[in-house]
Amino acid sequence: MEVFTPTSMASDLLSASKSQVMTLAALIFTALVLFRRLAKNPNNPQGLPPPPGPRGLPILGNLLQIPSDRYWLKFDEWIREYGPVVSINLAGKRVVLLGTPKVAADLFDRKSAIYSDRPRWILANDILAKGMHIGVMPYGEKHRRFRKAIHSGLGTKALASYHPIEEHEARIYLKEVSKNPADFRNSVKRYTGAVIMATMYGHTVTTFDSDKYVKKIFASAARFAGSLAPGEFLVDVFPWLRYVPSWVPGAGWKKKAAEWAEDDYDLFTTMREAARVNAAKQSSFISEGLGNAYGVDDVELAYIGGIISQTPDTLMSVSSGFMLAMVRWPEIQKRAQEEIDRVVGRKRFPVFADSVNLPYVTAIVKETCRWRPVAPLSVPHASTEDDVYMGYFIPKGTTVISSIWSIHRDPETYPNPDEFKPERFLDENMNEVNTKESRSFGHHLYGFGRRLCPGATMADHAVWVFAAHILWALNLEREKDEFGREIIPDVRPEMFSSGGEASHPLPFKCKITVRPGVQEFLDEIELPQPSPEA
Ligand code: HEM
Repeated sequence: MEVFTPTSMASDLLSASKSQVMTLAALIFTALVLFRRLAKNPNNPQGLPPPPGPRGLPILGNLLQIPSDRYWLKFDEWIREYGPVVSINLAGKRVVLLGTPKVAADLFDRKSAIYSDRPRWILANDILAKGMHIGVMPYGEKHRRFRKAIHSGLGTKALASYHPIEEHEARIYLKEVSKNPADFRNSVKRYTGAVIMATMYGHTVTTFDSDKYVKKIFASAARFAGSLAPGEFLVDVFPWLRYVPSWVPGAGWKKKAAEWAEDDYDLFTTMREAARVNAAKQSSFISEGLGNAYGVDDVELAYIGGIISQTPDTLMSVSSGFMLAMVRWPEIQKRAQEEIDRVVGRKRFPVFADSVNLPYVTAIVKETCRWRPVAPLSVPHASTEDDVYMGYFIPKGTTVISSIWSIHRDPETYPNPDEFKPERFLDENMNEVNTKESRSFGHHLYGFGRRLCPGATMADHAVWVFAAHILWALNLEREKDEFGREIIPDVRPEMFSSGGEASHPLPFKCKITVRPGVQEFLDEIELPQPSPEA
């Protein structure tokens, strides 16, 4: 028998209201689901689905399934499982991944009018770069103007004038490394930094450690890369935070960001002024663009230069990837040395003009870029209009990522993709063979469409010159362990760095020796001395 008490009455009341609330909630939920099904987006009248993808949690979506390191490997798993166009949900933000050369070219090249925007990076573009970072600024008039400026400065004539600089710096690399082989990684950094500083600003780098700009540039690049990391700064998740005054507890990041922005402004304008002074002796990309010559004012030019000056990190990553591959596959190194010895001979250094006669060396450079792409997820694009692709609906404002890691492993385009095989870029007559979607490089390391890297050709030449000099002058051999056995370098994807910077090999062992007859050439080379130039 039920005993009526005030407490049981209260509990009856409570359970009655609980069940009513539950019923009401169930009704609202069903109504919402029905509403979502019935309410038709006028741009998606057939109610087309988004691209397939992994199931996620409510609210967080797939966020917790993504590892913090080398997340391109997880994206690759999903692409293999769901197909070349995958959609994932990052805490409510829809992101589409593209996993083959064809689908990336379909959207970024063939539909470039609507897939050339960038996701909004408030900290990186609006605050740190004062709205002047060409790589992350929204697509529009300013972006087109900045790109045009870079294309005007990096024309065929300018690129050809950079070859002697690249060749000179590569020889300094050889000299440095022959004196101090253990420090070969820092010397690679010096090479890439020196090429960029000489071509962009007419500035000579003496050593990596003593140079007044290069270290600051690497630091600024690392800071910038960190500012792009998803969720690193809440202002990119909650844009209104930028209007919160910096004295409010928790808003200390604003002060830090303002300091970084000022440091970058000072660095970029100081380097621009250095280029003005250096022009008396050596003209450069920046000195040629002063006074609105490229259609951008001097402050804009300083930012364009500053952003380009941050690219040595990518060049360094490709160059050290090449060295690792040569240590791992000595037979490929040997074949390339035979080609170079036959074409260039042993009486002079190689020059860029030899590249047309050195198809195997060129194929090695391409394969290095394909095999371990230093930008495994490139830079995300964003769409500016609703679109339908392969029967899927992709709404305006979607972040679209070309997963270069997966694109470079598409077995139809690159059979046996895990093998390091330069021959894939050559036919039986040693003629260059590129791919259907990448007719100039054969790979997609430099991106796609209207956001394709405008420095791609210059970067490609700088890496080629580096590779040809190493093959001509040095033997990159495996170190031996205490039992005299060769140490075969571990080249699994886990042995490459992750994080904001370009992905490069983690420290590896390599025995560097000078090939016969080369030392006398190295003896002739004078290392640069500190000079009073700006
Ligand atoms: C090996 C070296 C390099 C690699 C791997 C690389 C790669 C890339 C990639 C993947 C993008 C984004 C493409 C996209 O969104 O689809 C990019 C953009 C860019 N790169 Fe490079 N790059 C390198 C060197 C350079 C050099 C030497 C310069 C300048 C001389 C340069 C200037 C730029 C600029 C200005 C952008 C932004 C383009 C835009 O958003 O419109 N890069 N690069």
